[in-house]
Amino acid sequence: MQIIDGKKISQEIKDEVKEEVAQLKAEGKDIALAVIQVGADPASSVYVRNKKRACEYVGIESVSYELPEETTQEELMAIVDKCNKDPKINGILVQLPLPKHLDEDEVLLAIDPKKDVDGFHPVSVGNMVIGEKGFLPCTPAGVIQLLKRSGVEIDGKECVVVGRSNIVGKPMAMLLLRENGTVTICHSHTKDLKEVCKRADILVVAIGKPKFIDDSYVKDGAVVIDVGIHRNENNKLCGDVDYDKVAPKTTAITPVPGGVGPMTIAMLMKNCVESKKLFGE
Ligand SMILES: Nc1nc2c(c(=O)[nH]1)N[C@@H](CN(C=O)c1ccc(C(=O)N[C@@H](CCC(=O)O)C(=O)O)cc1)CN2
Ligand SMILES: [Mg+2]
Repeated sequence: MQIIDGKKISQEIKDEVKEEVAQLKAEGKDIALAVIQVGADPASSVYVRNKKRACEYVGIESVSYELPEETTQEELMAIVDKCNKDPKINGILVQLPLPKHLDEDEVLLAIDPKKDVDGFHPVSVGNMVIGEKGFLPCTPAGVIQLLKRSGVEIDGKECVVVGRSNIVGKPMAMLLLRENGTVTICHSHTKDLKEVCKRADILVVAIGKPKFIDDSYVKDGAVVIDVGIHRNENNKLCGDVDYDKVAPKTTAITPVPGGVGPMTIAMLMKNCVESKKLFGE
């Protein structure tokens, strides 16, 4: 059984990005990412801090907007608009989730697709679906990198994605399809979830329920990717997969922490370079 090391692989990617950034810099091309956080959700603050640290590591400038919880829709839209118009800013990141009073969809739609380094804008989603160049959403793109760099073949494999969110489940399915996987998406209305999961050569779980998937959902020899992240009352992290029960049945599995999570930030860095290469002047 192989433990897929997301920390190590994300470090490799950040080092590759760092080299590319240095090359672009040598050509006089600097990259800047606007990082926008509204409110002070503790988990979001950790992710935002780690994103800024990653920027610093690879040589990308981060321009930080830390806005109070009471920020209005109009104020947030004005900042997005300002970043859209600023030629110095190459990428715009609005940390999710936003406070409940804000309209997330309206904000994401307002980001210039040329600066959409999270890959959440409908234009980016459309480009991903038709296989055009554009920004891929960081978490699912990170999963593909984890699989490829761990030597897991996707072509022709039975891939089951559990979860259908716009930021993970749906794009995950599409990216596995692009790699010629045979893809099934499961969700809360799926009948016989266990039986469908047991068909999977590659099982990707993103349902947001701690330790929901145990060994009874997993075929012998499957590869299991856990996108979930939960913190228990003792501040210990776990995923959507019951790792101790599932790991012995797999040929490869991602841990939580240290699996998919760190890849999200590495792929964001990669998208920032992409934004400069595709659209920067
Ligand atoms: N605008 C965005 N918002 C959110 C995204 C996103 O991609 N763009 N994804 C998630 C949160 N997220 C990044 O923002 C994220 C989640 C987890 C990790 C990570 O490195 N996890 C570590 C554990 C870190 C810890 O100690 O808490 C791991 O799994 O090893 C990075 C980024 C929702 N919002
Ligand atoms: Mg809302």
